[in-house]
Amino acid sequence: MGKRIVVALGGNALGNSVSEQLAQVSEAAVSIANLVETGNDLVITHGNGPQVGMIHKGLNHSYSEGVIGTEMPFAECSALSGGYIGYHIQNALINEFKRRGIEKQVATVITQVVVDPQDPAFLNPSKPIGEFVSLNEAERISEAKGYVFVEDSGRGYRRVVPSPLPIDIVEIEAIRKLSNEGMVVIACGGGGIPVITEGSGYKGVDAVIDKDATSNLLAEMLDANVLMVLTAVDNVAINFNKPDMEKLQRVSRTDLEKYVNEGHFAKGSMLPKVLAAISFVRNRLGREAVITSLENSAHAIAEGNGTIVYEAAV
Ligand SMILES: Nc1ncnc2c1ncn2[C@@H]1O[C@H](COP(=O)(O)OP(=O)(O)O)[C@@H](O)[C@H]1O
Ligand SMILES: NC(=O)OP(=O)(O)O
Repeated sequence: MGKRIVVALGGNALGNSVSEQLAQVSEAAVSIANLVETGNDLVITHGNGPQVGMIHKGLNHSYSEGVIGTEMPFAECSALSGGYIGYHIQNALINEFKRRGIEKQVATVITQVVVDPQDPAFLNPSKPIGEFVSLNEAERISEAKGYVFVEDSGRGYRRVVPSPLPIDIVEIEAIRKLSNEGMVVIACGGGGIPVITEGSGYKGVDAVIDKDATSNLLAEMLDANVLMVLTAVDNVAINFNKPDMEKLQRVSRTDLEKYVNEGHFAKGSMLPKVLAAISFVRNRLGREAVITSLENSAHAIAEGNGTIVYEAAV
């Protein structure tokens, strides 16, 4: 029987330019179509780290050059990235479905996600966005603009911005209805547009939500069977990038928690995925969280390859 699967596509795994992203999403479309063809209901989320950084940098360059009259806040940049990436995924999926004769509709829901204005994350930027730069370049930009940079998993330095926890998904009923109608839904792009409650409504705030945390919330609110986090690696590893590195296959939630406490997962990259997986399966026998690459996604469901996190019976 088919499962409801929330699939989270990594922003870094989508590449750094329009052409790279088009190539990556058409590859993603093949993997996603395989999952749809075997009878699963899919709700797709995606990251926007590289893209939201690119949009923010480009628009604020235009602002500083006097081309546009207003500085572009991160909420608006997140909304733009959700439309840009949603369009590419939607286009690639519809093309792949047509090629295979699959009669499925695809819809992107631009999604607002509620955060707490008192979240300590607003005072402690931690979410890497944009391009990777050298230490010299990071120091130069930091001095000129006051941005904060951190080293990101051995790949270079990246700007970090506040990343509050997602609390609620404003458009959850729209997402649920479209999915229940049999559509493939793309939602909560870039972790969703961060909003805070104001009176009886919502207002955008300057932050970028972690899409792994929002994907967990979405999977929880939809009562999905599987949370599948797709990134650039086939497996989560312990002793990552060290001579004694070991790739994790099927791993219990409690063992994974032990590895978290031992510090095996990098903050801002693998740690949020692992924490999302742990939270999704905790105390829920039968649920699974999968962390693997795009290319391996269909094998993960069919043959159990990749890192699969489960709750062990006591
Ligand atoms: N323990 C680990 N096991 C596997 N990958 C890790 C680990 N720690 C850090 N990483 C790095 O994290 C990356 C995934 O995080 P990131 O690129 O931020 O994700 P996303 O695909 O969501 O943009 C991997 O490609 C790898 O380089
Ligand atoms: N918003 C977000 O988490 O993006 P990445 O997956 O690209 O880091």
